[in-house]
Amino acid sequence: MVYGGEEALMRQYSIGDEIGRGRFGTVRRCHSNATGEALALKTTPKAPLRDPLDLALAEQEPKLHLLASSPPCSPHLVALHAAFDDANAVHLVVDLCAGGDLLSLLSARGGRLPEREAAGLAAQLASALAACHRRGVAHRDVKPDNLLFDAATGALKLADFGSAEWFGDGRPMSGLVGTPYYVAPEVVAGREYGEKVDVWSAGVVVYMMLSGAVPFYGATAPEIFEAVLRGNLRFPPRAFAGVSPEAKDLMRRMLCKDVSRRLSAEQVLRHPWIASCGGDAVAG
Ligand SMILES: Nc1ncnc2c1ncn2[C@@H]1O[C@H](COP(=O)(O)OP(=O)(O)OP(=O)(O)O)[C@@H](O)[C@H]1O
Repeated sequence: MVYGGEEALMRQYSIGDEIGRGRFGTVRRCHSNATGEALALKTTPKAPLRDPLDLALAEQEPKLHLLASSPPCSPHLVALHAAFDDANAVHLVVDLCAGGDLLSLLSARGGRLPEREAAGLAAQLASALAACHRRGVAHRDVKPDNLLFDAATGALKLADFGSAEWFGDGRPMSGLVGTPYYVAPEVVAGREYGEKVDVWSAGVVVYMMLSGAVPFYGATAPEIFEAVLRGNLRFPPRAFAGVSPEAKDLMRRMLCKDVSRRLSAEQVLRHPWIASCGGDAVAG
């Protein structure tokens, strides 16, 4: 799957316009010279990665992305088509998702979505996480900016395995990885943790889709971490007017500090709120 460096990339793909920019790299449109398929190319240059953890994560991204998305790939994961790695950069050729991301959708829709639509998106996210977790991959950076839409089908797809880790055979993970509003309390506490950190982050996404607010707020990263560690989950009546008891029950079970009582991604898929309002949104 890793096909050499930039020269091999240029032989196999034609590179087009920039679509987006992340913390370290750029995402551009590209086409396969062999099939003409329109794809996206994510390039992460290695020179700016001074922190050894950032470099290690960039170098292991292709392996973990491939493990999570190799055939049969869940329709709710951005598939990895090819990877090129040399001394200068890591290049990943992935599914093109030209339908924008969930963060932009939420801001275009005034911050929140109708319950049925939110349940459909939550079902697709849980399906993506269940697929990753079955293969021993924890994503560790689930957030609306990493949930992209396929322009043709409208399907939600989980992207960006740049923070992912392998936990197969129950291997515990560690390290403060993720994004403050979404990160699970056991990660903030500096303990070893498992793949249910992704379910916590998905619970934050569900809360945002239904209320337009984050569940654990702070003005600075340390204040957010304090709020996450307290884990005091509330549903302010003004923001949650009209939200069903079933939706609140699911959020309580996803945003549960006790990891042993927190649902797994598979259990989220079977929760009545997902099964009754969102289950038919899952493709394949
Ligand atoms: N497969 C894709 N198809 C279309 N656009 C994409 C794709 N992947 C990423 N993008 C766009 O490119 C931008 C950069 O994505 P990238 O995954 O590199 O970084 P990020 O998630 O924004 O930030 P970071 O990984 O640095 O935290 C995103 O905002 C997204 O809109």
